[in-house]
Amino acid sequence: MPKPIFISFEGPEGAGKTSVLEALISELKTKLGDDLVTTREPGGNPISEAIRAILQPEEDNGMDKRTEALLYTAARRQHLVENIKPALDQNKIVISDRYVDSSLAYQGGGRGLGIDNIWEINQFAIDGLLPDMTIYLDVPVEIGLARVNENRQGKIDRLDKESISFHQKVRETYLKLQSEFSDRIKIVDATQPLNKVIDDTRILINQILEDKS
Ligand SMILES: Nc1ncnc2c1ncn2[C@@H]1O[C@H](COP(=O)(O)OP(=O)(O)OP(=O)(O)O)[C@@H](O)[C@H]1O
Ligand SMILES: Cc1cn([C@H]2C[C@H](O)[C@@H](COP(=O)(O)O)O2)c(=O)[nH]c1=O
Repeated sequence: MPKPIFISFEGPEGAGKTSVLEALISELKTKLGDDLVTTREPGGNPISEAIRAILQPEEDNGMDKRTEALLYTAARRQHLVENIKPALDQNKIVISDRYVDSSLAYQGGGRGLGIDNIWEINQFAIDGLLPDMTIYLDVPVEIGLARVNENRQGKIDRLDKESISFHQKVRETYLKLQSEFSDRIKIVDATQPLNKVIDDTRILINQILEDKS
């Protein structure tokens, strides 16, 4: 019987999370079958997906930044209760595209609400449940946004359109969190060619699967 393992993926816009996850999840499915559960934030269930639709319209909808922080946190609570916790209770391996560090970086850093304030509201939501490992794909803002603008063809949302300084604060906060919680948050250089980013990420996942087996 496998042990429960919770892995989250993080990164600023255009870091390559989607590309890396697509590549590795098909490999991991072959290896782990139904023991692997993949999910994303905001989302994963009807309530959290409905909150996602409010949070991520293509145009600015005038949302207050504290409202935004609370909605991401509410979506996370439902995600934890409905998706993450039940899967971990069944000893599954859960991989989530984004989790609490996104709120710390985007709302705490990017929006300037403060890491401590965002941590506090999230504690109420996550009740101490942190990932066993967080894989942070790091890319300078200019490179990430250029990738998004070049390649996304019309699928640019409200946060992609924020100022460079917003995205810089997001990245700086991720780097601060990574250095503070380096036991949990592992950094991958996402400026490398995609195959190399995938290889580095695969090594980290295999390592935790081995450590926990
Ligand atoms: N290492 C890489 N080198 C060059 N291009 C890359 C690399 N990784 C991803 N890309 C390209 O950058 C674009 C954005 O990648 P992707 O959608 O995987 O990023 P993301 O982190 O999921 O972005 P977001 O979180 O903003 O949705 C895609 O067109 C992808 O092909
Ligand atoms: C969970 C979470 C997400 N965000 C932002 C970050 C991204 O701009 C979008 C999610 O888009 P993705 O391409 O699907 O990764 O939402 C946030 O600001 N705060 C959060 O807690």
